[in-house]
Amino acid sequence: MAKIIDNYILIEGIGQGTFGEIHKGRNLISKEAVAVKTIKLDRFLNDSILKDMIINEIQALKKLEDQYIVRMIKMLKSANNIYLVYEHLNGGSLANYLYEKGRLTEQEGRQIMSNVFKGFKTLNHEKIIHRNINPNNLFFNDGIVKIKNFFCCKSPASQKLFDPENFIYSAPEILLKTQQPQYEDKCDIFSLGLVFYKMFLGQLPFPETLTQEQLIDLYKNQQFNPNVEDLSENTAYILNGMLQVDQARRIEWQTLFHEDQVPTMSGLVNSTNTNFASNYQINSQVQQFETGGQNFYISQQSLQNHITTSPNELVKRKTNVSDKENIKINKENDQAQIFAKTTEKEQTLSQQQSQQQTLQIQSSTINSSSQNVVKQIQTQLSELRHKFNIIIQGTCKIEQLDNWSAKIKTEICMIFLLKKAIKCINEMLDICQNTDRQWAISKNKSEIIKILQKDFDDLVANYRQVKQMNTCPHEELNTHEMIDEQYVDNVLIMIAKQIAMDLGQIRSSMRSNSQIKSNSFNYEQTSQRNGSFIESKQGTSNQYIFAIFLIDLVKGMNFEDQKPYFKKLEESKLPELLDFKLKSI
Ligand SMILES: Nc1ncnc2c1ncn2[C@@H]1O[C@H](COP(=O)(O)OP(=O)(O)OP(=O)(O)O)[C@@H](O)[C@H]1O
Repeated sequence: MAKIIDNYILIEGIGQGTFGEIHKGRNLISKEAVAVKTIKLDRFLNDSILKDMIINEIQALKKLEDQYIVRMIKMLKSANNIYLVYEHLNGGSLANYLYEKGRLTEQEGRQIMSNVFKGFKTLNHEKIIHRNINPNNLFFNDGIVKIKNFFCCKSPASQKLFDPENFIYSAPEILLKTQQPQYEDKCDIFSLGLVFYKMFLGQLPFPETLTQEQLIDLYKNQQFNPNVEDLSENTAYILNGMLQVDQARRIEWQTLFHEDQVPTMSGLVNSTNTNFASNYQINSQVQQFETGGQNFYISQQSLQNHITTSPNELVKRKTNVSDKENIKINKENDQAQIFAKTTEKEQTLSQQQSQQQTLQIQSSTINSSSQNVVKQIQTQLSELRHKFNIIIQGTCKIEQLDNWSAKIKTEICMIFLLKKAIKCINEMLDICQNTDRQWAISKNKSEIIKILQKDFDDLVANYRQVKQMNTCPHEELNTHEMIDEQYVDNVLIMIAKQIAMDLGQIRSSMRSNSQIKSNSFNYEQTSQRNGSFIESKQGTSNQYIFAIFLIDLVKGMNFEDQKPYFKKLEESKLPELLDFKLKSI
């Protein structure tokens, strides 16, 4: 006969957990399907670790109301048992799914990955560290993946540490007991990295039969070097970042929460999400066009000789680009190179290329063949594309500024960055659409124009969307067309200064100097109406990074090794770097 506890009827046994049996059940009133874990009361009362773990899970799940996390409904007690009642998850575990399917396609894997990150965003927000992530604790339910089993978690309510049930998926710092307080929430990143590695590649990066000691040796002796070559550049970058043994070098949660916007050498690569930055995937045609042929360094002089700009046919611009502006664009392009590379290895490579390229300029200027002109135009487009990607990356970074309380700053910044991005696309379209240029001989031209046109439309649509949310009524922001670029740059620099002021980095006397008044638009007053400048002193590294990013974007400063938005920099070094950047304004 089916057992009834409180409002629940236990229908059938569905599993055996470490602490007790699990039954599928139903709420007799609401008919909701539930999973009920039964634990012997004796055991609960006499096993203090078990008791702590159960309390741990109850406390955590009370805080974690999220569609991507299993819901605990109730804890009940009878004369002999404790019953933990959860929502019933109907799709089985990821472990079972991987067992049945083996390796997943990258597309399906990325869907699961971004789903899991959404759940971890809530965990992160509540400062809860799971500490026991493995494929058995990720469960499907109605097409989404939920995180379950919080018995071993660490939360502000409980600092006790429990050994995870499956050491194979434990982060090195848990096994080696070298957890550093500032990085402790990163252990889940490593475990998830292993889960996703198995999902994408069909097996773990080491034999699952390793003993705990062997695994510790592997991590300790720095022999752990997972092979992610089979994967796309973007997925490989993420997995590699997650599987860093050194916690300081491991990818950040904030990057994972924007995993579809992670930049790579070829630009922002799309994932399964359809949000903002994913519109800017580098289409294979563009990639081909960016990398096609040898890159040539474009000197201002050679560009002046070969490239003139015509009015844009498809996109109306306020002014035609004069020769003088052309030189300015070239200068920007040169500057834009500083954003284009990500790693030291790539930097060295680029230095070597640049030396080679300088030699090549000479022959190109002498021959001045039509082929070289095409290559130069390709390079110019490629650099503009890089700059465009950097700007888009900046718009994504704004979302990471959790403590940035002055709403208007976010909005103005977003709008101005979008304006700059639109300008980049306009310049690229201008280049492609100029039939006078020998660029016209390229067979890819019309395809590239189509892609750029779509980028442009997407950008304008995004611009309009941001505008709709905008609380700043100023006229100049109402058109997606570029207002005076100098003005846009001034405002971006002023925002960087405001952030620096918020961070206590510069004295408030600068405030009056940094006001920009133009046609009655007073950013300072509007900002004060919309939020306080005083920010929390904790978690300010994103603000530092963003301010540095804005200054670099406008000033194009070339300090390859000091770009915290690409390279992890110690938090303590950020104030000094921002100070340095501010002095150069
Ligand atoms: N909420 C749920 N919905 C559906 N099935 C569940 C649910 N919870 C547990 N199960 C089933 O019971 C099995 C064992 O449960 P669970 O994963 O919680 O045990 P465990 O991994 O040993 O964890 P514990 O540390 O709690 O013992 C699962 O594999 C699954 O089949």
